[in-house]
Amino acid sequence: MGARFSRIAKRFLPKSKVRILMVGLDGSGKTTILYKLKLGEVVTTVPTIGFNLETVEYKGINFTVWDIGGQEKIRKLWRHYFQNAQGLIFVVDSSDSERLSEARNELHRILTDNELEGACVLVFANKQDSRNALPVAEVANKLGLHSLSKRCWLIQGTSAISGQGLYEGLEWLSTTIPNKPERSTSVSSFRSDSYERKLVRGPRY
Ligand SMILES: Nc1nc2c(ncn2[C@@H]2O[C@H](COP(=O)(O)OP(=O)(O)OP(=O)(O)O)[C@@H](O)[C@H]2O)c(=O)[nH]1
Ligand SMILES: [Mg+2]
Repeated sequence: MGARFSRIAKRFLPKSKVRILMVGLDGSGKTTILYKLKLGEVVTTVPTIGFNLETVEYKGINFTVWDIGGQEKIRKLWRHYFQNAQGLIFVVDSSDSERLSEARNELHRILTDNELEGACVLVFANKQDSRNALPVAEVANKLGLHSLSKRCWLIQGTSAISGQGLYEGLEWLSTTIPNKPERSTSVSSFRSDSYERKLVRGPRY
């Protein structure tokens, strides 16, 4: 009876909404990820000039995901989308080791913006299906994630082609963001050991 009631209630109660911003260098796979989550399919993409916006429902939460184009000349526009972002997905191409330092600079640059002060950061180490993809722990090191001591963050190995890891990322956001007490509170406590272990172990293929 109780379980049935809660199932029915879930259908009719308003869903909570979470605003997620997805950025990263051009070609890292943001748009492919967005539509894999939305449609369950791999779509053919063209470089995004501007943004794509989709709502993805997961475990009763509506994730409003803003996928912003990553080409260098339009990166300065990212900051216009920062306001009220509760979570940030930063996508990197794990198979492009030459651009990881550029990705690192962009990530650390945007994290200095006041508007993102309390936002949790989910890094998708994407293209893990590629033969030359770096292991997740190495991507984490090259991005300097361990220096983000006051930030709630997780790195997750993903493949937008197979879908591997994408829902694990949403799972983390779904449990982390609603628990966030205030934007300004230190969030280091959200980096629990289990997430660190996940980081070191990398993707499960
Ligand atoms: N092998 C592999 N290829 C991927 C993966 N994700 C994306 N791609 C490919 O990478 C290319 C770029 O993907 P997009 O999704 O357009 O990249 P983007 O980050 O949206 O790029 P911009 O819009 O320019 O910022 C496409 O050819 C995708 O098919 C992945 O997980 N594995
Ligand atoms: Mg795109």
